[in-house]
Order: sequence, then structure tokens, then C-alpha cells
Amino acid sequence: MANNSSIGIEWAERFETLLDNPGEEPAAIAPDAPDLLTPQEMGAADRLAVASGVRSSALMERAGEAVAAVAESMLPPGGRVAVLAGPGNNGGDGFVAARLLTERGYRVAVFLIGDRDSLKGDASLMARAWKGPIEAPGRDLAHGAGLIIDALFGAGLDRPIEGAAAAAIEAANESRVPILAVDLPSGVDGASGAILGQAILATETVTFFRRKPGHLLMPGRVLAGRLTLADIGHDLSILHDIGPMAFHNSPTLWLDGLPRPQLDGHKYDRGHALVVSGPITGTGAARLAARAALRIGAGLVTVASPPDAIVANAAQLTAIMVMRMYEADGLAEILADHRKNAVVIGPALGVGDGAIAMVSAALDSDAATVVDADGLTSFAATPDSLFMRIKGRGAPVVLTPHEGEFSRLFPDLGILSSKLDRAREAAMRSGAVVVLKGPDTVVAAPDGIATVADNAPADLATAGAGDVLAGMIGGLMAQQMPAFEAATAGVWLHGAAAAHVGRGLISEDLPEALPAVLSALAGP
Ligand SMILES: NC(=O)C1=CN([C@@H]2O[C@H](COP(=O)(O)OP(=O)(O)OC[C@H]3O[C@@H](n4cnc5c(N)ncnc54)[C@H](O)[C@@H]3O)[C@@H](O)[C@H]2O)[C@@H](O)CC1
Ligand SMILES: Nc1ncnc2c1ncn2[C@@H]1O[C@H](COP(=O)(O)OP(=O)(O)O)[C@@H](O)[C@H]1O
Ligand SMILES: [K+]
Repeated sequence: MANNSSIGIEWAERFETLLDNPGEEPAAIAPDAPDLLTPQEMGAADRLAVASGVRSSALMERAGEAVAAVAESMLPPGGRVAVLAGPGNNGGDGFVAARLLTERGYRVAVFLIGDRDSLKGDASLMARAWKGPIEAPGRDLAHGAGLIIDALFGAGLDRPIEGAAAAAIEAANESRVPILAVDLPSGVDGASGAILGQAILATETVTFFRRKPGHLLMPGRVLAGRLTLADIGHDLSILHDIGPMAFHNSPTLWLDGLPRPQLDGHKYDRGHALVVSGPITGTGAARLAARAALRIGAGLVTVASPPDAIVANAAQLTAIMVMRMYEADGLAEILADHRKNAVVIGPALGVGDGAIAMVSAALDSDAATVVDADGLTSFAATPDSLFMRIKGRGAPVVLTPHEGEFSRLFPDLGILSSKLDRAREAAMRSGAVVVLKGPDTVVAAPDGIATVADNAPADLATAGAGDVLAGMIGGLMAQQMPAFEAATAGVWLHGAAAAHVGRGLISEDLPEALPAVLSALAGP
């Protein structure tokens, strides 16, 4: 995660409370608006809107209007508002909001970084329409204010914030006055969610047309606070020209493709998932994954167990079957039965040559494969051999690393500040769908399409939660759901199951919460 030292303890507290209440939809958003636009794509959207006949000053006026409307919900008229305006169009939005709020009875002070004469285009126009004084920001900029509007930098932030702007951000954060951010909390990179130098800790953020990845990726999601998505006059057809490649993970994306039991179906139509168990000291992980695969709808689930663990597995499984497996050759034999059409391998498998051989055997089969945990770590020294096998097969593969496992397989990708880019690069390099886990889990396909989830509660940071996720994805693939959709749906359902359980969650609860979550999705 990016450096958060400039935000300090309050940031950490916010992180905790926000993760307790994940996945709140932004206020004015249409629920089926999952597209995420990078700052560059948003710039293109603005240009396309202007090309289609919308005046850019009208876009800015509406943006400022949306900011003023949220400000009114945060502070009653008569209150004092401090507007921090930056040198670009984000500052322009701030000048519009300052004017509108003054007209509505607020006492507004505008603090500008730079001078009015250097402003360009619409920002210059809006600054001239502001009739009040303009001050330079000092340490006391928030003195007496009931609300700060942060219009320093938005989509145009292109380098770390220093100097006067950094000092203004520090003063705003330290004032403890509620902050409404325009477009993005200043200092947050809209593409990655990373902090560039110093960042505003906003109470609320108003953004326009579509969210950016940085509104969902950490720490941007936490720094943005509550998000409102405002329509400022872009035509939806613009999205066809832009072709967004990143999406907010929500059921809109995959619900139609979610497997459902058919009236005339039987269990063999719902696929047969195989989960590979570790040795006697590590059997629980496979059982968690197997239970999840069954709960998410696979018709049959079998645990392939090393001989020493067969009693432990058999004693604890009922609807799930157990098969004896003699190392990699045994696994290959079991998977020669093509009815076993999905395999989950890696949870508590053990790290080493034995695991490499077993993962290789799984990848040599025709079964859709989920490789997790030790199955990934075992290839730390030879990641290319894993990727070659993945690229050489016909059936799909999903890799489900947490950040630690990811850095073992893709050590050079740590330099990319964006989790979205890391997952995409990894998917491209490996040929697999990559699920890069965490509070902002990214699912990326080799063609660059990706989703970002924001519905996982912090309760998921518990032993075995990842095993359950691997099983859920395997169970969906057993039901013929394509890999990217299965991974995306699995991640969302995993978060929703955790939210359904709430406090005190342990991994065993997750599969058991699936019936309620799936039933709610299926509707009445
Ligand atoms: N037609 C449009 O383009 C619209 C733009 N809108 C607003 O315009 C914003 C984007 O405007 P801009 O592209 O002008 O970008 P910004 O206003 O976000 O910032 C760009 C300016 O800041 C400077 N800058 C960038 N990083 C800096 C740093 N670390 N330290 C000091 N200076 C830095 C740049 O040199 C440039 O002058 C959006 O976030 C949104 O708020 C809205 O008004 C809607 C319409
Ligand atoms: N702070 C958090 N907030 C939300 N989800 C989290 C958090 N930490 C972990 N998770 C999720 O919990 C799961 C943990 O998986 P993993 O790290 O593989 O654990 P394990 O190996 O114990 O199963 C992943 O799905 C991850 O996305
Ligand atoms: K801002």
C-alpha cells in the first residue's frame, strides 16, 4: 500500500470503519454504471462531450453545481466554507461552487494556489465570475469554517504534491473540519488510488459521470470517504468510443451468467469439482474449498487425498466424496476422468517439488484449474515454467495470489504503483486470469479487462478465507462459468457472504452463508 505517513492515525481509523461498512453505492449513481474511467479516459470523455456540442464551461458549471449541492447537505446556509482552489480545472469547479454557495447564503472564502491571472480556459472564466476576495492559503485557512471544499487537484495531478499545496493539505487535514473533495481527494492518483506526496482525507467526494479506479483502489477509497457520482451532461454513447477496460465488481457484470439449477437438470449437469488435499497436517484448507465449491452449486465435489490424510478427510466429509491420490501420477489418473471438469489445487498443499509436480499434473489435464497458495509459492524460483504450462493448455486457469504470493511469482511488478496494472501485467504474462486479493481485490484477464471489488469486509482477514474463495471459483468453473466471470462473481459472492455473517466470522461460516446470498440474488 502507498505511503500514508502524511495522513497519520486518523487515516488508519478511517480504514477500519470504512472496511466495516464496505460497498456502499455512491449516492446519485445508476446502479448499472460499473465502468471505471482512468483520468486520461475521463479527459477523453470531456473532449467527446464537447465535440458533441456540450460547452465545456457548461460541464464545469454543472460540476460546480453538483459540488454545491453536496456541500449544502453537509452544512446549513449561513455557515462558513473555505474553498481551496488549484491551478487547473479542478480549481475552476471550486470557483463555481464558491459562487453558488455565496448566492445561497454561505460565507465563502477562496484560497488559491498560484494567482488568478495564470488560470486558463474555463477555470479562468469561472475565477473571473467569482466576485469575492481571493487569498493565499495559510496555516489558519480553516479557521472558523464548517466545511472545506478541496478543489486543488483532480484528474490532472501528475506529480507528487509539495510546497504550498502540501502545506494547504496538511492544514486542512489537521483542522478536523469536514472536507468535501471535488472529483478526487487532492493527492490521490485517479488511476491507481495511490498517494502522490500528500493527500486530502475527505469526508465526502463528488465525482462526475463515472468513477475512476482510484475511487475504489486503496488507499484512494478510504481517502475519498462517501462518494457521490454526479451526472454533468455526458452522453452515454461516449462510452462506446472510449471502451473502458476496468469495471466496478457488482452483480450487474455477471448475474446473467451465474449458473442456476435447471428444472430438468441433474447433478452431472452441474459439474464435478476436484479439490486436492495437503498431507495429514494440512487437510482443513481443502475441505473448506470443497465445501465452498459444493455450496456455490457444483453438482459433485471430490477431495483427492494423499493416503496418510484419507482418514482425516473421510471422517469429516459427508456430501463431499474422497478419493485416494498417490502423488502427481495419482492426480493425473484421477483427472483422466473427464467428468471432473474443474480442479482446485494449492491450499495447504506444501511447498516444493512434490507440489510442483502435482500442479503440473493438474495443468496437463483438461480441467479448468484454480491455482492458489502453496501451489503458487512452489513456483517462486521457476515462474516461467508455470506460465508456459498455462499458455500451453486449452482449459482456463485462475491464479488467486495475495500480495505476498504475488510478489514471489512477479517480483519485478512491485514497482507498479497501481494494483490494477500489477494484476493486468501478471495476467498477460501468465496467460491466466489473476485474482490479486485484499480489501480491493482486482480480477484481471490476459486481454486487460479487469474488475475492482469494494464489498469485502475486514472480517475476511481470517485463516482459510482464501481457501474458500478458491473453492468458490472452482465450483463456478465446474458449472461452466467462464474463468473471468467465475473469478469476478466468486470474489463478490465471497465478500457478500462475509458481510452476511458479520462480526465473529470464521472461514467455515462463508460457505454456509452462500445459500442466503445466492437466494437474495435470485430474487423472489
Ligand atoms: N471539461 C473538462 O475538462 C472538465 C473538467 N472538470 C474538472 O477538471 C479537473 C481536471 O482538470 P485539469 O486537467 O485542469 O487538472 P487539475 O485541475 O486536476 O490539475 C492540473 C493542474 O495542476 C498542475 N499540477 C498537477 N500536479 C501538480 C502537483 N503535484 N503540484 C502542483 N501542480 C500540479 C498541472 O500542471 C495543471 O496546471 C477534473 O478533476 C474536474 O474536477 C470538470 O469541471 C468537468 C469538466
Ligand atoms: N482487510 C481485508 N479486507 C477485506 N478482505 C480481506 C482483507 N484481508 C484479506 N481479505 C480477503 O480475505 C481472503 C484471504 O485470503 P488469503 O490471504 O489467501 O488467506 P488464507 O490463506 O488464510 O486463506 C482474500 O479473499 C482477501 O481478499
Ligand atoms: K480535489
